[in-house]
Amino acid sequence: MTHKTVALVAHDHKKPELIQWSKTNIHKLRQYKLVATGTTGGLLQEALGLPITRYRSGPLGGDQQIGALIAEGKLDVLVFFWDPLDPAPHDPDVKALLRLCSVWNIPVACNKASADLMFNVVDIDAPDYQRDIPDYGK
Ligand SMILES: O=C(CO)COP(=O)(O)O
Repeated sequence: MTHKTVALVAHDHKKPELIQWSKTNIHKLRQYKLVATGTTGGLLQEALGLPITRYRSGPLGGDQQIGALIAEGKLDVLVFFWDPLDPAPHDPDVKALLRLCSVWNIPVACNKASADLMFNVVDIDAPDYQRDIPDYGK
């Protein structure tokens, strides 16, 4: 177990894909502290049997809570299978979360191919892996 924290989030139609991907990558995921939005986290806990810190459901503020982790420097990776075909009532929160990933240079995977690359090509625990943390001077 490292000190690195990975957030896992999926919209409803994408949850089966995230669960399948997480099962396939459980040997990697078990190395990290895992956090998730409410419903995603519950399903993943059941599917993986790993401890997961669960925040509120997305529409009730879960995306914002994960965004707060980013702003506090407490998140290293976001895997967020958002649904491009189904409008969400909390779309502004989704956009805000993705925006903070760009603000703070957080690796974010929005689909399986990106998640595969992120977890199978780069080892975020390797000594030579370094994520630049932007210095905004405040
Ligand atoms: O809506 C979400 C992300 O925007 C995810 O929330 P749930 O995991 O509670 O479904």
